[in-house]
Amino acid sequence: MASPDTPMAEAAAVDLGLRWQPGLQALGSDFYTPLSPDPIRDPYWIARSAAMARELGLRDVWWQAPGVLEALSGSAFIQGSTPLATVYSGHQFGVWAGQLGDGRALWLGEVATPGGPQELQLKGSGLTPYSRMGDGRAVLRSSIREFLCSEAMHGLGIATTRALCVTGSDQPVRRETIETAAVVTRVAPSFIRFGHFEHFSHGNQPGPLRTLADYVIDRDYPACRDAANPYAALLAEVVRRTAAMVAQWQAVGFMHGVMNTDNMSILGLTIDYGPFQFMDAYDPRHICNHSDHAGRYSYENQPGVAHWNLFALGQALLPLIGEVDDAMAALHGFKPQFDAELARLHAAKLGQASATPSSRALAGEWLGLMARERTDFTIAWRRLAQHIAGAPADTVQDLFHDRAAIDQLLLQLKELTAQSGLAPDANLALNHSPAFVLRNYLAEQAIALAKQKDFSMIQDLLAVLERPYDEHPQHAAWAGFPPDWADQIQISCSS
Ligand SMILES: Nc1ncnc2c1ncn2[C@@H]1O[C@H](COP(=O)(O)OP(=O)(O)OP(=O)(O)O)[C@@H](O)[C@H]1O
Ligand SMILES: [Mg+2]
Repeated sequence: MASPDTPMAEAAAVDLGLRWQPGLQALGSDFYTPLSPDPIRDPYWIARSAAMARELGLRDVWWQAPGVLEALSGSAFIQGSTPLATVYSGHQFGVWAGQLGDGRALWLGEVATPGGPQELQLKGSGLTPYSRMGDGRAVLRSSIREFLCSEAMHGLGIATTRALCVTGSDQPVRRETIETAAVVTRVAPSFIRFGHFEHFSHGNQPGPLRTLADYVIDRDYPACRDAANPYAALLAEVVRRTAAMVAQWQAVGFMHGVMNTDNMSILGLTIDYGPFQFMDAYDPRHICNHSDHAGRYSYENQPGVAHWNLFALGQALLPLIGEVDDAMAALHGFKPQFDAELARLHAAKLGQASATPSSRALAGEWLGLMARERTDFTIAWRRLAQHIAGAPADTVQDLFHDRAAIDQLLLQLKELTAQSGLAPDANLALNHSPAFVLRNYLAEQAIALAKQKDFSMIQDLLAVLERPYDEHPQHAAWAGFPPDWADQIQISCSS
């Protein structure tokens, strides 16, 4: 482990051109351990997001500036950065796991950007006091998946941590086989997780628990300060954001795969891209994480698990909230908020500005038919949106064997429009059912090329996934059906 006093010459410090400002260091030493990254050897660029860089106020030439590659691979001291690893705990697969923490991530600091404060983190930058049995590293394949999916989710309009870049090295890393190391630079307004609160609550440390909650309220949820019970108001807001986030996941067929409480963001951001998957053939019981034998994190279980995780957060906040009834009132908001948000998204996919009993019924029957026939989730929704935009019905009908059922559904769609008295909003439909998602097989192809040092497909995929609701004719194949081998891909927790 690199120690706090690792000799990284200040003289060699790289100025990244970012405006660093005080951040969570203010929480004090109960919350983190300052330390320097342990660099990966002879780093090279794997992937870069120009869009993310621009949001940080960095110009396109920035990537070529001296020291940027080294700084983001952990080998150069960054002027203004105060690297540290935070401590958290959590429930993993429903069981209390005790102390965890940033075992391979390092918080670099907080920067001021035109859009507000953003924190930067390296993932895969070496051992920390919280590494337990791990090696502090991340491998190339999982880092590429995290990079692409972070930006893909952002392109879909789903709240997420972002990724600025991935750097790599030929340095070997042992997993099931020998792989190579990579570092992802992540960006988010905050990396605080439910597990940070659980850590101090389960550890019976009411002082730090309150310090943390006050920090989050004042920084990220200032309106809660005015509530009669600010801590209950915080819980209610996190419930609302989490419900909205998971509704968006369901609406595009995204499965997170490892929804442990340490992988739940206090800002309702999608965080920790491990064994995630976008649904290919629709099966509500689909399990994307090969290590999840009981299917705890299957597609259909995601809303229930999010609610369960919010209960864990509520329990952690209880010493501050005081009354169990106040916590329960906040938690009871989850189901109606999730249902309303998912109904709104389904209605939008049907070209309707708001949900009605008819749009709910139609979405339910459509999903039921897709589940019976294992229809491709993304393609079916996209073709339906294109039909709403005027494409002939046969592109939708051709997806189904049960012709009577699909004809009946298309008739209901017409009736829905007639009832609302308004023409369906084709753009609304097309902007809620993406043409492109990061299917597992696409990530696998990009990874296979990257292993041969060809990183071009990563950048090409990035360009498409940043605008997933547009047609990209030159990459039309990526919007097509996955190849037969796609359902043999096994993604586990190993990363
Ligand atoms: N290779 C590793 N070395 C050290 N610690 C690890 C390693 N892999 C995972 N961990 C730690 O194990 C715990 C659970 O890991 P999990 O897979 O949820 O997170 P992660 O993918 O490492 O990171 P994050 O949640 O920050 O995206 C975390 O405390 C994490 O830091
Ligand atoms: Mg994690």
